[in-house]
Amino acid sequence: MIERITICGLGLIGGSLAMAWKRARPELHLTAFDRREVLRQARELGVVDATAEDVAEAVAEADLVVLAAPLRGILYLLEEIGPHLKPGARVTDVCGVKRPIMAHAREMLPETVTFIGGHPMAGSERRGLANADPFLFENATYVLCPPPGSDAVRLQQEHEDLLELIRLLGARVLVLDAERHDAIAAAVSHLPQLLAVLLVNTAAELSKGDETFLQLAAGGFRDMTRIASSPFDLWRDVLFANEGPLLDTLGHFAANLQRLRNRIIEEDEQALAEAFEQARRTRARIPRDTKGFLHPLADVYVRIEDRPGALYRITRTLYEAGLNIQDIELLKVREGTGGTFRLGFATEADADRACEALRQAGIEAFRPDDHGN
Ligand SMILES: NC(=O)C1=CN([C@@H]2O[C@H](COP(=O)(O)OP(=O)(O)OC[C@H]3O[C@@H](n4cnc5c(N)ncnc54)[C@H](O)[C@@H]3O)[C@@H](O)[C@H]2O)C=CC1
Ligand SMILES: O=C(O)C(=O)Cc1ccc(O)cc1
Repeated sequence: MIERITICGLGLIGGSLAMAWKRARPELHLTAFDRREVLRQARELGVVDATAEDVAEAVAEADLVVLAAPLRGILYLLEEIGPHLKPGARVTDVCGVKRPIMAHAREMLPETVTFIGGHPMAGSERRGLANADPFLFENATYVLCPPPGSDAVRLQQEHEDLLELIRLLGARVLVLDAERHDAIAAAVSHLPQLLAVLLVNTAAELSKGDETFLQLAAGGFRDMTRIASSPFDLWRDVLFANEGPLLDTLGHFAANLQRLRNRIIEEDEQALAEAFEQARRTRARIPRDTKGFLHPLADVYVRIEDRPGALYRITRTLYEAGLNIQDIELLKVREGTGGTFRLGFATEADADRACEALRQAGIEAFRPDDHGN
């Protein structure tokens, strides 16, 4: 059973884990190891029960050690902690690339402990404990990589308490081996990060300092480039450590870009339309409104005018109908033209009742099926 957790690296991810676990299970005993300045901040914020300036002391009593530093910090910590861990302790990490970490853990840790790689597929372009958020992992996929010789079934049987801790974050566990994780991460995380940087830099180069370019950069550009503000030193480690899969993915992307360019030159409308349609369908399959183990919410879309109290009208109507909104998302808003909200409910029946109640209150509401999408 996991009662004592030590988090090494109490930044955005480590701090968010600490906050989420404290909220969900206050009796867990959390210890942090980081730079002195960060530990001082941790004590001020009251996010952990104890802080340790010495790594050996930090991990000595832990049932679970979470390594939440940047990649090279994690590699270093793996070299340091081995001799100080309790027999039977579990060690995990949160890094965006898994093969180098799994290999180093196998080499550095004693056989008396178990290393299970981890990667929460959620984060932010900001860093540090000051930006930590207990709800960061809500609805996120959390990848676990089984130790050598194990697999998804054994992981669930032998480490159910660790899986339970991850579910406490509101995340859903996905067990993958490190190779597969790194190949997928190259496509859905590392390539988008590079493209965000490239999109911003391409616009900046073409603008030659003309601010009009940025004034025209509206919703789509903003949506696609938020992560261009991410800290380079975190990404540097991950990008170079995942060089092989990343180069394959970049090669594939470059060929696609060339093909797209040719379609424009050839004015091949049919092929372009097919590319858009394929993208629309694929994107609709990205899981979002799920909690715990793949439990989809039932959606209601609501269009409402941009006026003071508009959101209050929606929430009051649902409150009066005794309906609980599980998730709420503003899909688009333009000044003066109103916006569309997506509301998530636990069951189809609740969503139908919500739709009915909102319509009766004179609010435009519909289920996704009403519009054939
Ligand atoms: N930022 C993001 O959105 C996500 C990051 N990750 C992974 O999480 C890890 C940490 O990233 P963030 O929390 O964003 O960074 P961060 O910069 O917010 O936090 C890292 C913390 O680790 C500490 N640290 C550095 N070296 C250390 C060492 N040797 N011993 C103890 N503490 C040390 C730093 O002082 C800092 O407090 C990285 O491995 C990253 O790949 C995973 C998912 C999302
Ligand atoms: O900011 C976001 O939306 C992210 O997706 C952040 C992120 C950054 C690094 C990861 O390894 C995983 C997620």
